[in-house]
Amino acid sequence: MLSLVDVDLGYNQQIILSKVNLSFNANEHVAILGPSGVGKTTLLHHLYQQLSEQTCLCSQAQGLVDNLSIYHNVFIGGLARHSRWYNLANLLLPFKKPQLHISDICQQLELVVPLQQKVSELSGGQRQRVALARALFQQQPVFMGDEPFSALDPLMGLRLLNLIKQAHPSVICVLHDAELALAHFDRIIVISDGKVVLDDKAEQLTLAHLSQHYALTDAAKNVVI
Ligand SMILES: Nc1ncnc2c1ncn2[C@@H]1O[C@H](COP(=O)(O)OP(=O)(O)OP(=O)(O)O)[C@@H](O)[C@H]1O
Repeated sequence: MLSLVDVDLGYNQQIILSKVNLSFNANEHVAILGPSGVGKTTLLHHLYQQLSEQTCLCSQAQGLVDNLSIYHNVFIGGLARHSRWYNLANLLLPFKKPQLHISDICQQLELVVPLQQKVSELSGGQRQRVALARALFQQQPVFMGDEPFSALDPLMGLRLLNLIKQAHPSVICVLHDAELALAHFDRIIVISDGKVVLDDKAEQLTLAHLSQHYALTDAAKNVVI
């Protein structure tokens, strides 16, 4: 699907990740782990730029429009599928078909709030689910998420991860939850000290392996003990 060969990633003259060599295959669920500020988002955004035509991105910033409704924020994910006139008309008077589709997605995401409600009135976890709904509405084969479940309770996060995996053959997620990554992803990439320090099948890894490369959270450490 995509190969990076000796790629330096960063901003202006500053290199954040040097000489990245990674290949991403279709139909793979990949988790990217590592300490805060190490360059996980930088890598994910680079991957998105390379694969944007087949990818929906659920970024940390989410990019929701506070003054618009849940419905319209989700519909934004499908703008490219329709003409400008269809989109404009739908903005003024939402059509039945996308309404039913978006309502169905929101129900799957356990977002039981009227679709007309403004996003500015939602909790952090509800906002995160609107961002996930917009990603699902894009109907792309590749899902990329930057901590897409961080505002949800762990059980709901797991349910929604399974939903995302069912809807997208390829999933690449930046995560802080090492246990979630080990148990529910095929492959784990760890970034530390400005480079990729681990890239292996999840089934061959444990929390102890990961903790050799970066400090895990207290909860994860307890499991190691
Ligand atoms: N737009 C930008 N311009 C310049 N530097 C940036 C920009 N975005 C991020 N950085 C810097 O790049 C480095 C890596 O940031 P990045 O967001 O990729 O890390 P991260 O591993 O995703 O962090 P976190 O886990 O805290 O989200 C940080 O030092 C950050 O300050």
